[in-house]
Amino acid sequence: MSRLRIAEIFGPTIQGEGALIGQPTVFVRAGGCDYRCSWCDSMHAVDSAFRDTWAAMESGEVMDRVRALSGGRPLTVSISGGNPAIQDFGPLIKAGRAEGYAFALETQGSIARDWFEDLAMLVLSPKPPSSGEQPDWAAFEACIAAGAPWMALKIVIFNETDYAWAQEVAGRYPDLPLYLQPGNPQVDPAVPVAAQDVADRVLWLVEKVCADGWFAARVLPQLHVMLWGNKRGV
Ligand SMILES: C[S@@+](CC[C@H](N)C(=O)[O-])C[C@H]1O[C@@H](n2cnc3c(N)ncnc32)[C@H](O)[C@@H]1O
Ligand SMILES: Nc1nc2[nH]cc(C(=O)O)c2c(=O)[nH]1
Ligand code: SF4
Ligand SMILES: [Mg+2]
Repeated sequence: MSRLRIAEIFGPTIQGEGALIGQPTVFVRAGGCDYRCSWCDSMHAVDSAFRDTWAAMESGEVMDRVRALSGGRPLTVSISGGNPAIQDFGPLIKAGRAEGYAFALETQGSIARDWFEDLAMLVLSPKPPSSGEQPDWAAFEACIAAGAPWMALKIVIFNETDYAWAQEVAGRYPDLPLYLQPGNPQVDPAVPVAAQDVADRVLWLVEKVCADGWFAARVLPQLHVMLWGNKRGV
């Protein structure tokens, strides 16, 4: 069986973003991404310069680690990256589910996988103009069509252009629950983050959404950034 490139496995911590915010979870962060977002907060799982820090693991070894971290108590495992959809997480999800674990997965929606239907939640985070990337909408819609039982849109917003883009994109997918999070411009783990700066960015977004009567939107901070800044492994 082919092995998975894993950048890190950590937890339990809380899911800091989106629909599952606050929920205890173990993270499995895949190594490798087909995008290079200018502001990516997880470049250690994207840039091949970090490749020698990634581990090649069988699904069973990943589950061993998840089980150890969770004390054998089933919880929701969050698969992120990088883009986990460039690899085959189907066997891991199947094995974990057989033990009572559930899986949520974060992806930009550039690659659809049939095993998305085995997830508890698929988080689709299409990339706004400030990222420097351009979504492939046919691929994005194939991700939606893959049949995950629960999906949400999570859009990162850095500026007015991203905001207008998010309104347009969200309007195309009215059936998907919509989460907006302000972009974090300072992602260096060595530089402390002021919680007030995070709050100011959320407030900017809250005021815009309310002023515009954009009532489908749910605005959230990155709770883990408020609590721990850009520290890794939380
Ligand atoms: C690191 S990505 C990994 C998963 C997948 N590649 C993706 O982008 O959805 C996880 C989440 O973090 C968000 N993110 C990345 N960098 C960010 C930043 N600087 N500020 C706010 N959110 C960020 C992404 O948009 C995505 O929703
Ligand atoms: N606590 C916590 N919540 C998160 N939500 C999405 C994350 C990610 O990097 O994908 C993340 C993360 O790295 N930590
Ligand atoms: S798609 Fe996700 S992991 Fe890849 S570069 Fe963009 S934010 Fe980072
Ligand atoms: Mg993150």
